[in-house]
Amino acid sequence: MAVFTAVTLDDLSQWIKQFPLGDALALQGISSGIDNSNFFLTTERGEFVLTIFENLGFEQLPFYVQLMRHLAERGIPVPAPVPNASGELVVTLHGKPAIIVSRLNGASQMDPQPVHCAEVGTMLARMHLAGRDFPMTQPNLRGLDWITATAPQVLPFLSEPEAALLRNEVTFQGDFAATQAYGALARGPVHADLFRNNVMFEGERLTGCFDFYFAGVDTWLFDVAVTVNDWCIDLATGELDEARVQALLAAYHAVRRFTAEEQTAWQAMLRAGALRFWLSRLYDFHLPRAAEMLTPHDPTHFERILRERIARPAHPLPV
Ligand SMILES: Nc1ncnc2c1ncn2[C@@H]1O[C@H](COP(=O)(O)OP(=O)(O)OP(=O)(O)O)[C@@H](O)[C@H]1O
Ligand SMILES: N[C@@H](CCO)C(=O)O
Repeated sequence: MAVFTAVTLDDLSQWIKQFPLGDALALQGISSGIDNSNFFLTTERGEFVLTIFENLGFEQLPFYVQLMRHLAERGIPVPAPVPNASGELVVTLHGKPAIIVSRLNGASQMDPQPVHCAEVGTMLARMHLAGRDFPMTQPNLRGLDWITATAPQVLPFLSEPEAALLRNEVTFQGDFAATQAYGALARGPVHADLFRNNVMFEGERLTGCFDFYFAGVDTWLFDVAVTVNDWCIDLATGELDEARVQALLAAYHAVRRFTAEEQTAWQAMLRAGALRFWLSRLYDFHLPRAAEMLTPHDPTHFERILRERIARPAHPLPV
């Protein structure tokens, strides 16, 4: 159960008046999700999602929430935050920051086929292009600085082969980030966590994506790598499925062409994407936060993916 802050319809009867949504008619806690309390909210104006932030403070939210608004305004299918009468998107509920966003139709596709991966590739490229004129900046808070600072904290918990892999990969990524090819990569706001459980489908049609709370400014190619490392793999082995990889990359390329620098950086970036999630999962596993209530994700999944990407270079990007 992932509703950490209890809310009733009664609690909302006055609170909802600040929004142009009419009365709240129904409220239902959403059980998935490990970071925030989420509710499906029905009002006189339609279906929405109410999120209460359990770990992020008011000062950390504008980047994410304004980015969602920016993308929604440009036709990218992401939840649109609803402003209150004063134009505020983030408001207080039970002493915590809260937002109301539009509800996306559909359900997650946890067994994606090439046709779904193509939809994801198209949407990701459109999202990157739509983010070009987003005026706010915030670095990817799970980028190389975080990786370099966090790796030493988990090293004491690791076996020697794991520790060697982590040390070598952090060094490899540090060297790669210093190259000219890396410096020349196109950058902008990226989702940075576009996993299967953060995208909705109705049949073969993508209806939207959500969970922007790891978004930040980073290379577009990093976002592509993170997405491919989840959507286009055999979950048991971490191996890339060629048909799904090709479908996702070709669809992306049809909207925004990959550059020569991106061709050069592709293999290293797939490793960077795997390292980022291996490390965050190791951290959550070995150093859980006091407030953490749910089982952490399995770190060995991304260790396998990282070893696999090192051992077997992926098919090159489309030209
Ligand atoms: N705008 C939306 N429209 C429809 N469903 C949504 C929307 N936002 C969230 N959900 C539903 O709520 C669930 C939890 O949302 P989300 O993954 O953002 O929570 P979280 O606690 O931030 O998650 P995470 O485990 O990824 O950290 C999703 O799996 C999805 O089913
Ligand atoms: N997608 C992340 C969880 C945070 O959203 C993971 O699988 O480790």
